[in-house]
Amino acid sequence: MADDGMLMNFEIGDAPLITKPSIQGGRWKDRLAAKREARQRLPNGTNQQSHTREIFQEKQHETGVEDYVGLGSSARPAKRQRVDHNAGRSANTAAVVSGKLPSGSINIGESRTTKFDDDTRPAFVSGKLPLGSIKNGGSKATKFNDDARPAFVSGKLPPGSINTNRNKDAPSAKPGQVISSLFTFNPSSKTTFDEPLEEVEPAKPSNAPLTEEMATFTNLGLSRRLAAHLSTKMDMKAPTAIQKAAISQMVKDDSDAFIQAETGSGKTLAYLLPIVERLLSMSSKDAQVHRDSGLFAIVLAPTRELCKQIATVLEKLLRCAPWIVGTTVIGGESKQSEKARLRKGVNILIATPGRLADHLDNTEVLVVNKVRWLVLDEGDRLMELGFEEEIKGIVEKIGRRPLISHNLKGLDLKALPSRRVTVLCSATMKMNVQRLGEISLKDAVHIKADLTEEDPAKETTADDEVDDNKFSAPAQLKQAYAVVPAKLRLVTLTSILKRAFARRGSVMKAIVFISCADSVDFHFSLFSRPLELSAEDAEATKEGPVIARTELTKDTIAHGTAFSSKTNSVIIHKLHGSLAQNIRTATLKAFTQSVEPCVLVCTDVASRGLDLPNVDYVIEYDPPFSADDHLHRVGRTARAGKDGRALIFLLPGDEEEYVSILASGYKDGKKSLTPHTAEDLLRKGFGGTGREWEERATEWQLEVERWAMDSPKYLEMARRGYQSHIRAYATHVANERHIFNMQTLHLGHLAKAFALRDKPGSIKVPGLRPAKMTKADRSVAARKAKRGDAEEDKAPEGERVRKQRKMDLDLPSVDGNDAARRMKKKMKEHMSVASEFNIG
Ligand SMILES: Nc1ncnc2c1ncn2[C@@H]1O[C@H](COP(=O)(O)OP(=O)(O)OP(=O)(O)O)[C@@H](O)[C@H]1O
Repeated sequence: MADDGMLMNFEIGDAPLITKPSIQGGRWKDRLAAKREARQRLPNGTNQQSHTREIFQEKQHETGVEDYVGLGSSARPAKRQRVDHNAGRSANTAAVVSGKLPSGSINIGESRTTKFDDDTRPAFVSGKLPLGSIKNGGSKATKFNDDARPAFVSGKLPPGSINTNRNKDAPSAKPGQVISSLFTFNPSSKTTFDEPLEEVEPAKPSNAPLTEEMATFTNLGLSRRLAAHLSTKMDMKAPTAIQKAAISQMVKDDSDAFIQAETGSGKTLAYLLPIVERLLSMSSKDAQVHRDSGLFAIVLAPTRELCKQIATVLEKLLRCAPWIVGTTVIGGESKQSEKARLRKGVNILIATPGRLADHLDNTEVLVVNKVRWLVLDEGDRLMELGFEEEIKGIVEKIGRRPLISHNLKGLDLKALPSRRVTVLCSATMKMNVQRLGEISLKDAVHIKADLTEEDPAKETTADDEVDDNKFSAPAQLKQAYAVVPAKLRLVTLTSILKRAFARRGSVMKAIVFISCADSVDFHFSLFSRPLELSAEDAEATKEGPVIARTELTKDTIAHGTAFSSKTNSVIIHKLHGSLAQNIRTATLKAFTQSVEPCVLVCTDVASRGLDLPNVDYVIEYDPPFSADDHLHRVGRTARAGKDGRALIFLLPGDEEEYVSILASGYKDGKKSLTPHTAEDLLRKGFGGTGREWEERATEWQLEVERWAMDSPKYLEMARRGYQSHIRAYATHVANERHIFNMQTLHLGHLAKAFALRDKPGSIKVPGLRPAKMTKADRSVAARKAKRGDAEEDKAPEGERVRKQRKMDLDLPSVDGNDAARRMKKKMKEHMSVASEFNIG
């Protein structure tokens, strides 16, 4: 997997954050014998083996991280190792119930074993205790309230099964069942949720095309041919605000330009249209531009996917002027065939930086002395992916060649810029974009969308300049956050998707962002697992969705069984950097072209620049690694004036602070963020009357836990997903690590969100590199996490690790192996200093 073996190869079991379980039930032989005995005690007709395993694993999962019998408080459990009575009690109960301990002994804490006689033996063994009390070690009787009372005490469950659910209305479990404690011991939210705001009038879209009264393409200086083509063939009647600003500037002025506009505002056409217009206007009665006229424009974009997307837009545009030729050099095919295409002649070239640099060095037929435009699209991403050196080299090499005009006889050269023009495009203006500007731009004009013209009532305020650095998410995007405890994450995500796709038409396309490739693989398999349906349901759904699966997409597209309904079948797709390029391309194409409701689960590989039509809903299941990433992720919806919704998952506690960070970045602050609780989302998705949703969610969770446990393949997938998730979690930018804090991440609860019943320390996955964090590494890491900001300024290991992770995710898409090697080498050089995470 992309991020395997690259980052923080510590064994989770050794990390200090993990509470050591205290199951010490004697020798393993005794435990085995006791387990066998327990199995024999089970009633006939139950899956005895799996039952015993369920109980055993349930206890392993719970012990040490919480008091599973319901004796502890419901506040967030402590993260330090606990050698306390509760832990011991948990172990005891587990051990006794599963028959691990010799009768009459109970293990308290890590070391003490307390003998008890028949009178003091726990009620669930002897059946002697009065309802509502449990004896602990023979001396103290602990009271619990109704909610916390274990079912085996209240008499609801048969012997041999455990219900850790605090909900007293929960159904009694059938023999052999274990009901997971999904709803107990969840930390509560720090935030007091305000009453939902009254329905405010929806904001006017900020990235939509303007009305024809406000602007037309011809008014901006485009030819009738181009304007008519846009209107009739591309269904674009009027420009967007950024197009209006960029086109009027670039068709008549030869200055360098920095085009900054929010996601989905049409930046691609904002720079392509003036270029094509000026090439078109070179034509005269006697001659027109043709492929041999020379290369006039180069567009650089950071990934192959983006280059292909730009090439597709260009190709559509050039249908009105087929004598102008565009092509791509992006790797993924032999350099020879790229050379052959360049030799045939091209006027507009779209390239990834590494591949272009390579051709500039080695391909004679690539002549750049007529190049008038160099466009750097997705500037921040180009910098993030470490292309600074390549871009410097490209700018320098092109700049060195004097401009010539031979072989352009009969063409109107005045239509071309008199100098080389560099255009930089970005949705954000962060430091790295400014740096790219310094490298590439001279006296550039800053082109922004002028929204005051669009809305004359809106006046420019003195703060507008300051606001440049704030997020500009599309105004019409409805954003929400959900505070969801770790244990409830998986059921809540499922619930949201169930609800979103409950009726055909409410949501057609959704994207779920997940932090790493292994976790994407796990969730894809889980959400598409075959379900055991009743005969009636099987009959109702036997048609199934129409999935356009090919050899390439057979493992990346499936039926999203987990959130399909009888009336609405949903297709699920997965995408991450570890998939081969042709598989990614085919999967993206299928998602883009799907007319059926569909979900894409993906890493950040799909977060930048991709124009995936009609995405209504973006879910950030794992929070982004930086606030910029957030902006790009949510920007996959609410494009070109369309509506869109976005929701981000946060854990209760420290992560809730992220809301302020997000809000402070938005121009309109918290106004744009609607809070949700897990309960409210679960109720809507699982439905039912009263608290029936709790039972349904619990049933669902238990079912997926069994699904994972019953198959070595899926169990390993779950474990890999879990481990990689934790590694990825540690790569948040340093100044956000007090929010995404490894020290407070509850690994036991998190395991539940991966359908695991293992105790965290025991999760080992073959193939993950075993390098350990030493004690010294751990204390350095802990100190660094505490220092936060200062660390970022001084020695930004976090930033490097994060970049490494991102590159790791995205490497295959960039430029093929050469660039991958180059970038890895570069990262290694950067990281030659002792790393807190043993990256190597
Ligand atoms: N004038 C227009 N009228 C209608 N639709 C348009 C217009 N211009 C662009 N679009 C559509 O808007 C969508 C977004 O365009 P584009 O991908 O260029 O946005 P972007 O600003 O580059 O976004 P990002 O920052 O996310 O890369 C595309 O689907 C495009 O077809």
